[in-house]
Amino acid sequence: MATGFPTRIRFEEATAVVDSIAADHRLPGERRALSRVQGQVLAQDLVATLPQPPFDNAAMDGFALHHPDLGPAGEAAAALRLVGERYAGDTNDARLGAGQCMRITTGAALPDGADTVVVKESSRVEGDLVFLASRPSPGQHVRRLGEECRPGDRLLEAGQVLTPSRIALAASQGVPELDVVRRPTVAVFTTGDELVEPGLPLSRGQVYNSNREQLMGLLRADGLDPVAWPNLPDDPAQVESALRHAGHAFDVVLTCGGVSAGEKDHLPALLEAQGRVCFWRVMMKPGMPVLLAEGGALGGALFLCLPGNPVSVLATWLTLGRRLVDGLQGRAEPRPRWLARLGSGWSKTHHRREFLRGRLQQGEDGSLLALPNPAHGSHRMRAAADSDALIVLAEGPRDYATGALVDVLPY
Ligand SMILES: Nc1nc2c(c(=O)[nH]1)N[C@H]1C(S)=C(S)[C@@H](COP(=O)(O)OP(=O)(O)OC[C@H]3O[C@@H](n4cnc5c(N)ncnc54)[C@H](O)[C@@H]3O)O[C@H]1N2
Ligand code: MOO
Repeated sequence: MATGFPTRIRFEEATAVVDSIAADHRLPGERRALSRVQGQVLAQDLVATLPQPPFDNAAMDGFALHHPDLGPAGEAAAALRLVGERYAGDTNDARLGAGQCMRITTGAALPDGADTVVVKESSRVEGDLVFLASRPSPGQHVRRLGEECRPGDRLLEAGQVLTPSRIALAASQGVPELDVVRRPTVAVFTTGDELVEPGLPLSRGQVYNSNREQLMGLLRADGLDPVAWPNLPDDPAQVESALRHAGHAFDVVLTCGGVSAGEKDHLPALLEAQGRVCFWRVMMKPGMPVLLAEGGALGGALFLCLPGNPVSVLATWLTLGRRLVDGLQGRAEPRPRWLARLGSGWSKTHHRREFLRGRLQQGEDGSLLALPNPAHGSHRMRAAADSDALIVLAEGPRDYATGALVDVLPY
């Protein structure tokens, strides 16, 4: 069948299309308080305005001294006279004279004239004299002004994901808010006349709706705040109406089910007629019927239609869906790549890229092992629940030996 869009494309081609569509629909930036930015993508570089540390300060509790006062190396150091104290936060204008030292605590600014700190535990105080157990090296236990950064240094770059450490770095510059890319709003639909919500009685031919909770959980785990719509019956008019509403109100509309070749699979025809299909069917297993479209007459949203089989939902979200929302937010850092050795052999007989379910374990030598679950059908939710990673097997038939190196995607 001739189509006006790419179909049965290789997985790599699908990721390239996802990246370019996401770049075309990049979300705008917004200013948010530091307490609200964790996991978001930074929209603008963070440039230092303060040196860090902002002043020379003590790294340990003890005594601040002027190293040359200890006399030449090799000679026993004279006792130093204790002339006061400097605690963290003090702003007195204390100054050391020759042969003097000052009690100091971690984080306190060094008094003028001091350049070295000795720890309390290796000093002895008798009256107003301090005796050192050993000779310190010059500059010891001092955190120098500007050793971490200077004004003008680029501390964070647009496209980086805000981890707690990066947020702390911004806070250390006195910045109360950051420019981050707005997270996409996402509407989640399940479709199918056979679906019943958990808690209701089940008749013959029906199954419980398990995909909604799976998808909602996957999205929340990625920091999104998705909105679930009631299940859609296999009725083209109702599907169109609901998707049109969502397509005008959300950035991304995610559906699952109704995207394959059956008489009740209405989504491909709807999106072809009303939107612009970017691809339909990717050579991946599970998940082949996945479809990506721009909404067109259905609204400004991007429509990612996942196949209905529960394991297909898992695989297509983790590989293509997550990539789409990363791209919409301009995430520049790739997700980490994990490699593992297969804990048992696997005979792959088809041409699609495979995402097997498996469990990660530590091998005897400490390396990562991935044990494929033999129940590989895309309806086998129990196998997915027993697993904690997708095991990626490249295109083409191949017999994988135990110990073969494979990519894994933990979930
Ligand atoms: N002639 C063809 N048949 C099928 C093809 C094909 O290319 N040609 N593709 C197969 C593949 S691969 C998959 S995957 C499925 C996907 O089909 P749909 O996306 O249209 O999904 P449905 O038919 O609606 O459902 C498939 C399966 O999953 C169950 N399901 C759906 N939604 C839920 C839910 N929310 N919770 C639990 N289970 C759900 C549904 O009952 C079906 O059993 O098509 C193959 N067929
Ligand atoms: O590609 Mo389907 O998701 O295998 O069952």
